[in-house]
Amino acid sequence: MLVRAIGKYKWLLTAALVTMLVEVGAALWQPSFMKDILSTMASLSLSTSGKVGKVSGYGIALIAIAVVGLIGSILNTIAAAKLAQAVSADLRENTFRKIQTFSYADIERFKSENLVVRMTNDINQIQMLLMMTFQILIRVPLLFVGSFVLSIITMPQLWWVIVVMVVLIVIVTGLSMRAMGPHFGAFQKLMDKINAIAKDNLRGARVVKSFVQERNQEAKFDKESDDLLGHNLTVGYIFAAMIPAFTIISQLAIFVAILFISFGITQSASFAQDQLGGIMSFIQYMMQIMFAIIMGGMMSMFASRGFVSIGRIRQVLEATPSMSFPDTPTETLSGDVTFEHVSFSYPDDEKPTLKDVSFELKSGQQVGIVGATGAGKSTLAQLIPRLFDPSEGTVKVGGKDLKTLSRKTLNSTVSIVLQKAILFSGTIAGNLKQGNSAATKDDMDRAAQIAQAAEFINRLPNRYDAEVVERANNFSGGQKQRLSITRGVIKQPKVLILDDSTSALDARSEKLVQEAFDKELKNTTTIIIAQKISSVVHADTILVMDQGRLVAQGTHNELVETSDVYRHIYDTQKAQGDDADE
Ligand SMILES: Nc1ncnc2c1ncn2[C@@H]1O[C@H](COP(=O)(O)OP(=O)(O)OP(=O)(O)O)[C@@H](O)[C@H]1O
Repeated sequence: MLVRAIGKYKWLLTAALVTMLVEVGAALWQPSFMKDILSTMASLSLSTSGKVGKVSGYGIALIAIAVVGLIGSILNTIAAAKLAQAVSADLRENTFRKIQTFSYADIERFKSENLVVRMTNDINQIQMLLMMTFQILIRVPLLFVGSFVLSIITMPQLWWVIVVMVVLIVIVTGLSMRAMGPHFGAFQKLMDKINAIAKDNLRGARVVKSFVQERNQEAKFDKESDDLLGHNLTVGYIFAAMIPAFTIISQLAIFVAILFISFGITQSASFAQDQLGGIMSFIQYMMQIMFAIIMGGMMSMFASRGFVSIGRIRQVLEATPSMSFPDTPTETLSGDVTFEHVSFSYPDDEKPTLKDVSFELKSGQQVGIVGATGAGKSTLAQLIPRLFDPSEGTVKVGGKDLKTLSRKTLNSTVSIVLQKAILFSGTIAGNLKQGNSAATKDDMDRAAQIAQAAEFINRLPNRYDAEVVERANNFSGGQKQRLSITRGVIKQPKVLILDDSTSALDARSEKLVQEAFDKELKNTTTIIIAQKISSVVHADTILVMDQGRLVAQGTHNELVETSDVYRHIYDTQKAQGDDADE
């Protein structure tokens, strides 16, 4: 996945690698000039003016290499950042495009919040990993091997000092990483929790304020925040011990090297001239080796989080959508709806939510669905626009199995207005056009009239161009419901499902909506899921659901006579003073 994504940006990749080589080359070359400078200074055969000339030459070369290294480093940072941003933008778009192919069931399986985290946080982690890879991770082994080889070439007799230092640094780095590892893992989890609390608290601000929950929310937040602080402090303590440990190891290595060379110097003057410069570059190489090991250890720790994110994005990109629509020509269907022995279980739910449900609805009928909370009414309704496929049995619209219909045919035939009115930020017109992209002003007027939304839309200064803010917070619950009913009827579907979507409307508006349906949607099969019997009392037929089963079907009068479940609901609502008979 990543290799293919990076391969698309060959030029940036080449630029990042070449600039990194320049940077590493400069870092490895610099110490040898230091050696030449010091050797020249210690030279017994050169005059003072000769020494000054030579040392200046080496000095200029040293600065030139440092500048080349610096330019390499700047260009490498730019190339690595551009490459990481371009690749992560592609991944984000591909993930989003893939999610668009998911069925509602697939989104339920992944959980929508989880998909949002994958598209934001995980893609950011991958972007950071790519940055680190092209800036540091590839550089580390090159720098390590280069410095190791050059240090041994510079001072072959001190090879063992390097080996002992490497072993000690690897041990200290390994132990520190082991101690820090679980804390890094805990960081991520706590950050997720803190984000969730902050999000819940802000999203549910009205609940928090009205139930005076600020103290509880603060206590929850403080607890997680204190835990995070604890982990932060522990990592800080480990760092605090690690840095002096590295300093001690490096100082010891330098001390041993200098001690060894000092013995040589006392024995011969020519040895001193040879080795004085060497010891300087040797020490520089040692420092680079130490830097490479520490960076390698630290980066691999951060990189592990990036690898987890790659796995999570791959899961999405490689998921096979559980539902596909055949590419059949668009058909015009009637509004007949048939369920044949339909059973349905939600993913990960062992118990079926719908059990062997069969019924037949004729085009143009007004249908009510009633039943206790959790009886399976919404689930049944969601099978008609194929938000889910049944586990067993067949659902038909216009006499055709839904699985044989193209997405376009199904979309133009069936429309569902969900229990929760969900509107998107933008304008009213933008939201209505989701129901029918070709809708004209007249279509909007007609639909708004049916849904009893015209009255408040006409009062808005910009009418259909009025702004809808995030989560449509600038509209009341009833207005949101009317707008989503408008969106549902605008395409004049053959089957219209209203899932408890008039619950926030006052009794008069609800009645007006129903009268408009009777008049304007004569050929549309209207399926109304209702908590109140009064909402469906005039329906041509009413389906009574109980614990996932269809236990009765008939008109209100028939059901009052024949169905215990229906009569029970009716009597309860009558006792509560509901106007079911009106
Ligand atoms: N997305 C889901 N994942 C898992 N289980 C679900 C899901 N949606 C609903 N259920 C379960 O299926 C059962 C039926 O729910 P459904 O929403 O269809 O009932 P309902 O009759 O419409 O209830 P209500 O009148 O309260 O809206 C419930 O037990 C519910 O917990």
